[in-house]
Amino acid sequence: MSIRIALSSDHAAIELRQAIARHLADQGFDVVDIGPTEPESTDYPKHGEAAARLVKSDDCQLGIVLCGTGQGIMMAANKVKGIRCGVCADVFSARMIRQHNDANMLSLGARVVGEGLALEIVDAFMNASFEGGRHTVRVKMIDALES
Ligand SMILES: O=C(CO)[C@H](O)[C@H](O)COP(=O)(O)O
Repeated sequence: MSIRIALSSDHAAIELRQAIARHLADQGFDVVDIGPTEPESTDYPKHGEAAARLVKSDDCQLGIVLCGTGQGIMMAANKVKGIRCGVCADVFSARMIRQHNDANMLSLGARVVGEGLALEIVDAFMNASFEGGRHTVRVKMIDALES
């Protein structure tokens, strides 16, 4: 079964989000792009929450969210219990948030990274997997902070 991945953004990142959606679909991922598609100004918390709820509900296994910096939408996504979302502006961090932090969501800043780097970051995130071992207890400690 192919991995289902939730995508959302605010107005600042529509084009980059759509480029990422095409890139992932070309690789055979099942992309759930929940928009928005109109360029009008919109509030990133609701879009971060919507993608995070798809991941939390297991409708999607992973999520990618974007805003201007990637910071605000990441903060919103992380308020949903069970979500571990990191902002990445480099390939190494994108790999490590999967390998060490078992991140289930990635956040990108469309005003920070260009499309070429963003697609490399997405590939690093998608191709990495959690290493377990000593990292398991640490991720459980993060999750315990939610209860
Ligand atoms: O990066 C963001 C949140 O972290 C937003 O995309 C940004 O704040 C939107 O700004 P503006 O309303 O001026 O387009």
